[in-house]
Amino acid sequence: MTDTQPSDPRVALIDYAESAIVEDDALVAARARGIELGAIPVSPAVGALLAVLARAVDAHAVAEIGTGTGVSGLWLLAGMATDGVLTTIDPELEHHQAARASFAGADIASGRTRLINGTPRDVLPRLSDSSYDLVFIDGPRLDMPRFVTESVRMLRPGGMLVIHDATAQGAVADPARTDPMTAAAREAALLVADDDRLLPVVIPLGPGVLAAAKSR
Ligand SMILES: C[S@@+](CC[C@H](N)C(=O)[O-])C[C@H]1O[C@@H](n2cnc3c(N)ncnc32)[C@H](O)[C@@H]1O
Repeated sequence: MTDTQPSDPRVALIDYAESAIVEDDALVAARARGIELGAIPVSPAVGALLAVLARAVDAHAVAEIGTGTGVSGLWLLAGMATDGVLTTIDPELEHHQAARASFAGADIASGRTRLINGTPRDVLPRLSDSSYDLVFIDGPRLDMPRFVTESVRMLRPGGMLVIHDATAQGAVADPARTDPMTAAAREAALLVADDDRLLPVVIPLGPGVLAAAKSR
């Protein structure tokens, strides 16, 4: 018996996936703003995944629920077409002010971001059907099922749905967990699973990401 136990290879792999991503100064500053304001940003590896998925669908129009201080937004913009526009919704004015500073810090042209201050309940129904290449959900977990329904409506054929913390940090897999947050995540996952237009996968980065491609 040695003093140190061999580390779990899965944990080592996730640590590697996170440490392999180096964020630039603009992202480091945006992340610090998020931590200060309690709008916890996506992890670096989840951010990189967002950029990859945005690039994969050649995203020109992306909608985001839960701007925070702009960390996920910066990653999405990095993968989008250079003339692409990020529409991002958050009810907290202070978060939007911080996100504006984050986008300016990365020299993002002002025309590439549309920050909508409001609740998704009010805002989402006003966003057009089939007009977004990617929709990213990172708002309150209890509203996730409604966000999923609206997001699928907004996605163009071939578009990509991405849900952050879709598994309530894995709690959905535990039948003993019946708290409202887990129940909402489970309901959202079922909506995705039952929709024949969606091809989903759960990716174990950060707290868990669900990505689903909409059929063409
Ligand atoms: C986890 S943070 C988002 C972090 C951000 N995606 C990032 O990576 O920088 C969640 C955000 O959801 C926002 N929020 C709270 N209630 C909301 C609602 N009803 N609809 C949309 N966003 C909401 C919070 O103000 C907060 O900025």
